[in-house]
Amino acid sequence: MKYEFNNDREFDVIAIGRACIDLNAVEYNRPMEETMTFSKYVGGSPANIAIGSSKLGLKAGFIGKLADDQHGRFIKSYMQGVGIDVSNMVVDTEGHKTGLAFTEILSPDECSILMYREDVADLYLAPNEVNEDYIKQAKVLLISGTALAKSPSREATIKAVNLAKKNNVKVVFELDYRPYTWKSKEETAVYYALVAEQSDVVIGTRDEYDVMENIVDGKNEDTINYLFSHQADLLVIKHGVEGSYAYAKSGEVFKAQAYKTQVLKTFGAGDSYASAFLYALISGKEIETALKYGSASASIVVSKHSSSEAMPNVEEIEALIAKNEKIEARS
Ligand SMILES: Nc1ncnc2c1ncn2[C@@H]1O[C@H](COP(=O)(O)OP(=O)(O)O)[C@@H](O)[C@H]1O
Ligand SMILES: O=C(O)C[C@@H](O)[C@H](O)C(=O)COP(=O)(O)O
Repeated sequence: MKYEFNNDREFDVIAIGRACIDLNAVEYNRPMEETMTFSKYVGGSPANIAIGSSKLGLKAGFIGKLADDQHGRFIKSYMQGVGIDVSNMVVDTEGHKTGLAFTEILSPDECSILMYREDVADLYLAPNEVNEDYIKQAKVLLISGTALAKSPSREATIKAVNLAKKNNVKVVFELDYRPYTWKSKEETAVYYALVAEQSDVVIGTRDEYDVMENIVDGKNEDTINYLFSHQADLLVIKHGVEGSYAYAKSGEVFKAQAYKTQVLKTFGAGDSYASAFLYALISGKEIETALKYGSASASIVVSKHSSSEAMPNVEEIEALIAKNEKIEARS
């Protein structure tokens, strides 16, 4: 089964939200207190997804607000360098700073992120900085849940969703739940539900859907019944190393396994998964195949040091899928 897009659009995907800096521990397997060296990369979930999509050959654009400083200029030039259209990335004029994410790699499955997100420029994106003429050129508008955490970015994001719907642009909502950017789980649930109910495709982990539904131990069955009674016709629910599911409104269910790898760190999995899943879907591949692309991309990125720089190309993803299919056929 394939997913249909409006094909007469210049951009495959336009993402909205934060473009920040990741500072990833260079010395692994130790607590951050003992880590002296960090490597700098562009980060921020929607920026990572735009970078991953662009590296796979999609035409990507970005709507966001950058600090008027060295970090802001680094982010813009990196994103432009990987082929992303940065014409709608505006520069903050009020002294707000770039968000920073320091990562701790304690062991391959114990990683944490220490985020500096006080008064960050990305959350000051204002509704008047979101342009209909830009959004209407896209097949997909990619929303990141974190952009809903505070005003005015919250209203800018909701405006973007409304413009996408008006212009027949598919709204893909990546839940991207980062607790520290929100005041309470109740507040998160209100805005997540508001946008999820208007989205065509929702992507998230089982835990993130629980946040949206304000419940614990939610069931996929209940989530799909709820969202399919609104706008959505495709839902992706990820279960970490256990794999992921795609549910189509027509009733079809697809499952993908996670591909085993030498894991270096756990973060970066979700963003690489989303970019490769979207790439495959927009390229006209079957939903089942798109799940494999997502899993393969995530497996490659968790074995590498960064989230953005490590995003694979199509050949790497296809080689990994082919290698695993050969192994499966033999066993
Ligand atoms: N340790 C791992 N090894 C290989 N693939 C992984 C691993 N962890 C996650 N993945 C892949 O990345 C996908 C997304 O991971 P998940 O942890 O569910 O999302 P997120 O990073 O958004 O929390 C999974 O569905 C799986 O395919
Ligand atoms: O999203 C952020 O602000 C931090 C990311 O740049 C970081 O690389 C990360 O946490 C990615 O994790 P993922 O959500 O598992 O892809």
